Amino acid sequence: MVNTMLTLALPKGKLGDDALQLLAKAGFPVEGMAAESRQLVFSFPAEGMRYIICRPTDVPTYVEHGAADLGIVGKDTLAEAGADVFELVDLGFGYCRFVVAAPRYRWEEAGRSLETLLAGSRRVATKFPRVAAAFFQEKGLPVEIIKLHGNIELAPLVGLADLIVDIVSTGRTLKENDLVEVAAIFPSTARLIANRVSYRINYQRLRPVIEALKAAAQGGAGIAICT
Ligand SMILES: Nc1ncnc2c1ncn2[C@@H]1O[C@H](COP(=O)(O)OP(=O)(O)OP(=O)(O)O)[C@@H](O)[C@H]1O
Ligand SMILES: O=P(O)(O)OC[C@H]1O[C@H](OP(=O)(O)OP(=O)(O)O)[C@H](O)[C@@H]1O
Repeated sequence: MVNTMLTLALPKGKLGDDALQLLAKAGFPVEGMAAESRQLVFSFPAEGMRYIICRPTDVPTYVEHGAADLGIVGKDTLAEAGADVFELVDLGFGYCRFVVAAPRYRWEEAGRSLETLLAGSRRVATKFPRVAAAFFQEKGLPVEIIKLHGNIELAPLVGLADLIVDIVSTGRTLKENDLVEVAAIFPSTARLIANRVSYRINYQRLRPVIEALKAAAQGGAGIAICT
């Protein structure tokens, strides 16, 4: 029995199942943590582990402020949050990628040139304004960013925006809405992150947890945790 528990912030939603599978594979307790559970805190005192279930976009906040020592979050969300945390391990699952997309006919009309497309239309709808702004700034292309919270593909279909910046996985949502990718930004997978202060102060406690998750993510057998 350990006195202090390490707190790991877990995302509910699309990354939730893979995160739980990774924990189990790494030898950490996951009993009773069914995806449909409404319980938000799971404590396993014997193993010195506590999990908190967060909205994915809130994981960096819990970790940055020290309410969690560690967290699992998509690189997309992490990049957008700009949180002051350590990014420790690429966990490999949750692959998707950021793209710029436009209605197919607009893209064809613009001769498949982003510069031409943006010459007459500059409104970009996205759930990721920081990532979108950085991309267009780096290209030297001025745009007006419109922040949305979901179903981003709808915006250019009804005249709210000309382009979107969003994540794509299978490409099905773009296809079914007659949108096409016009530029790639960067890929995303789930990451293990740590609170900066906790990482330094609790390093001896965190290290085996980090190593076990890293080994499990890489397909290894994992390292037994000492409790
Ligand atoms: N279509 C997808 N395919 C694969 N991975 C995805 C897909 N969409 C999102 N992801 C990954 O899963 C993470 C969580 O997505 P999810 O849809 O569960 O939550 P969210 O709605 O983005 O978060 P929040 O509820 O906090 O706004 C994303 O940050 C991304 O890393
Ligand atoms: O390429 P695909 O496999 O079709 O996946 C891409 C879709 O997945 C995400 O949306 P999500 O389902 O999270 O809903 P949201 O747009 O409401 O956030 C993303 O925003 C795209 O809409």
